[in-house]
Amino acid sequence: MLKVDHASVFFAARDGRPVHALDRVSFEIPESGFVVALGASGCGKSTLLNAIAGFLPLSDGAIILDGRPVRGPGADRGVVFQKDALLPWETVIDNVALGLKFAGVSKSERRARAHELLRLVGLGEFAKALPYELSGGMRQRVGIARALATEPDILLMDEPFGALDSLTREQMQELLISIWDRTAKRIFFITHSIEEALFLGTQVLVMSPRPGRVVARFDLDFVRRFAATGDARSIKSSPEFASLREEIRAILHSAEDLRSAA
Ligand SMILES: Nc1ncnc2c1ncn2[C@@H]1O[C@H](COP(=O)(O)OP(=O)(O)OP(=O)(O)O)[C@@H](O)[C@H]1O
Repeated sequence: MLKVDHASVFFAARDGRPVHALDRVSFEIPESGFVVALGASGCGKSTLLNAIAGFLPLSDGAIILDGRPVRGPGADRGVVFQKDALLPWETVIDNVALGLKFAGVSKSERRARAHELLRLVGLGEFAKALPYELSGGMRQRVGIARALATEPDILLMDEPFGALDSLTREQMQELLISIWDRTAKRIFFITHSIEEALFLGTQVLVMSPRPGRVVARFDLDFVRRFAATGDARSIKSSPEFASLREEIRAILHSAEDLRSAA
């Protein structure tokens, strides 16, 4: 279980005034939970992810992963960013195996595990390619394989599909669901897209900015339905999906209206 308990973060802006980036955010990610944080720019999503990753400390509250407080980065959390962070001079397989090298895993085992992960993300044929030879979607798949290589308990994904065209984005969402379904990993995923949040999350946290807060949460089962049926079209065109989309859109708009009136 990952437990985020009244997490707050203040930054000092350059003019010295405090920025309240996160305000008492609480939620849990149970075994094989897929939690999506959805919200407009500046509502604290990346701050939240970076705190869970251990890249920045909380000003108040706690983050507990499987009974232990998070105090810094660790191999139990794998991170995927919007912009792939692949080493351009290393082959795809060596990029995937990078974390294993640091963990002291032998070369033959590194290669075997990286090959298996490349097959999992559908890139079995591209082990020897260099990153520049791949499309944006393929590079993100390498990033996912790399994040999975050290066998983390949880995947943290900061708008991983935000820069992709809509068709590739849908394919990546479906691939991610199949990986989630097969590996039963917990996932924390950030997005601006209401549709993406609804399709992927077992729970969606709707956030609003200044201060960054969770203003609504929804427990959903579209992702389990997709894992069972593989039929994205009937899920996304269902009246239930459409009405939740409108409900969330209204929540996000009213958060914006409140902010501009303040
Ligand atoms: N290092 C920092 N120093 C000062 N302020 C910061 C820092 N990092 C973030 N902030 C501020 O904290 C707030 C939340 O930022 P954050 O990047 O978490 O939002 P976000 O929801 O991830 O936005 P986006 O979707 O644009 O990435 C913003 O007002 C931002 O300007």
